[in-house]
Amino acid sequence: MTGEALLVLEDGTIHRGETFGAGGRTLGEAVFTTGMTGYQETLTDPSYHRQIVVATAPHIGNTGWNDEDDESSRIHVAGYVVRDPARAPSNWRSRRSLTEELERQGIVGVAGVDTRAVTRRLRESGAMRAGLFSGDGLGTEREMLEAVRDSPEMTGADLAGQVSTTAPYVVPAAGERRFSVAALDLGIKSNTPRMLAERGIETRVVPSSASIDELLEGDPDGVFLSNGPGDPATADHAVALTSAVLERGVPLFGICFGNQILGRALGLGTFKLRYGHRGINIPVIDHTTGTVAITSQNHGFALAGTPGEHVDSPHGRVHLSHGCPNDDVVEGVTCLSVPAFSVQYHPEAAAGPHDAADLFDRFAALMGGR
Ligand SMILES: NC(=O)CC[C@H](N)C(=O)O
Repeated sequence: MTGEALLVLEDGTIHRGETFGAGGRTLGEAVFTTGMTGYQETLTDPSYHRQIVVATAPHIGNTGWNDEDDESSRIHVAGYVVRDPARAPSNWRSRRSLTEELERQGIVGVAGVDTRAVTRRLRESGAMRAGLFSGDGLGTEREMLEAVRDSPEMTGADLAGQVSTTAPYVVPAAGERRFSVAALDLGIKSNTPRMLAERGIETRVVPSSASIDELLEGDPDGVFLSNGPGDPATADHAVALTSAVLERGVPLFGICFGNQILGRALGLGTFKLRYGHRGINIPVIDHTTGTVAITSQNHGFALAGTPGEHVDSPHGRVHLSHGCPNDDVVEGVTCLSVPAFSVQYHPEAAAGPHDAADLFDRFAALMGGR
């Protein structure tokens, strides 16, 4: 579809561009990501549910859309804002253009917007509610702004249940099976069970609503808490499951939303960052080893605390083991009395660097009793 399209921010800022992908209307939280590559993985990451993603990279769509890189069964972003879409995508794996795929899946986008100006606004004023509008009969600008201001905030949003699987499924280990893991699906990305499988780990992915008995059915060697959308302060059920797993001493590993859930089970608070961390080159210091990894990230909330510190929890001493040197946000926790750890970033990458892939080996070592 072609024609004029508007990006309307909650603070009243309006940017005019052209329709990109499907036309129509969509509402969500406007956030920016600085990843120069990996838009297919970003758009299909369930953690972006109800978010309108603004790409800071000015030229998007160069490698088209392929049949291999989806991180879930569909595009999850509420909308997509880009500066300059590729006119001639080119890649040996490409099956169609990004524009065609957005249209096929009914995802509303806007192109031709000064995404640097939008990013500066979001960086200064914080992530905010927004709407994309195109086509006929969408009303006046005042009505559009009202629709944006009437839409729900991300703070207080309980969204994991909306993207979780409804029935359990198993992703087998590649080669010989060394361990079995129950993964609580809060919005899991496909590359996580794949990374586990490569290490001889079979993953049973279970719905976010599972009871503790359903989660631990078959007596898994470990439990995994996935990434996912929404405000971690609402995830009470997942926090209760995590506490029960820690009490039983089953090895546990969490990523992103999973880090926030483990943190909450350890008594830590969560808070909303002004504009979040979204990109594929974000540094993280591991305070146990002193090493720095360049990581893939996508989070708008974080655990309260100071990286490097130790705190007491209902499950023993906890090391706030990882932090982001850009702003001193906690990026991981390590339990010292129970076999559990988690990180706020994405060792499964997709998109992003592979610096942190060894965390899956650390999980395997934990299950092996080392
Ligand atoms: N990728 C994720 O798991 C995001 C976690 C959470 N929804 C946040 O924005 O902080």
